[in-house]
Amino acid sequence: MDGGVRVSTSEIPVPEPHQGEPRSIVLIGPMGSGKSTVGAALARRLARPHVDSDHFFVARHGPIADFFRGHGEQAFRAEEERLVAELLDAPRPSVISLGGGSVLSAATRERLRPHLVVMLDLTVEQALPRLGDGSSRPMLGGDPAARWAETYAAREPLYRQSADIVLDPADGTIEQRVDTIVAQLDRGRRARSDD
Ligand SMILES: Nc1ncnc2c1ncn2[C@@H]1O[C@H](COP(=O)(O)OP(=O)(O)O)[C@@H](O)[C@H]1O
Ligand SMILES: O=C(O)C1=C[C@@H](OP(=O)(O)O)[C@@H](O)[C@H](O)C1
Ligand SMILES: [Mg+2]
Repeated sequence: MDGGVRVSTSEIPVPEPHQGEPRSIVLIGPMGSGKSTVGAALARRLARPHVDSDHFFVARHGPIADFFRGHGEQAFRAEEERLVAELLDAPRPSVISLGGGSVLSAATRERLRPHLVVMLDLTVEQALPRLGDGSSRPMLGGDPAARWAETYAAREPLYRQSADIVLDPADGTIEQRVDTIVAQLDRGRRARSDD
């Protein structure tokens, strides 16, 4: 026994959003940009629940690489769209980390509208050391550098059109990324209210 008080996330009271405020903070961006790790740290900082669409997927279907092998990318995208809809439509304001390809779905992009959407940007040079051999990310199969650059080029316009806040590629720790997001949250809200 360490005598410390343990509070599960579900017991932390989550403030209701003010009227007209976006509900959840949603992180989008390319593979390796930190959506999962920065999302978890941001949620801790804001005392909000954190959900990650890929973790949700794995809990239901097992490893993503196995699912790609067995069913192909199209089936993955269909199931991803369905699970992401569950997360984005949930009433509780959370921090939600999406998989890098979620924005390929027009339905998902539409569902992002009521939320505050943050794009984490990244260069290929920054991404590569973070992705290891890419084996857990089937989109990187064969040549991770080439595949990452290819998917980034195809998706960049979708990330940018969906985002309220874009965090430029930057070196810096996970907590520094969280600092930058927190500092920009109000600016993001104001930008939306000017839409
Ligand atoms: N700002 C950062 N600085 C250093 N390493 C980072 C940073 N953000 C993420 N990472 C590391 O990069 C790897 C990929 O991060 P992850 O959160 O899984 O990215 P994504 O979910 O966008 O694919 C992880 O090992 C993570 O710890
Ligand atoms: O960009 C993609 O198409 C994918 C990104 C992955 O998530 P991360 O962006 O969190 O690595 C995961 O959803 C899957 O391997 C497909
Ligand atoms: Mg992730």
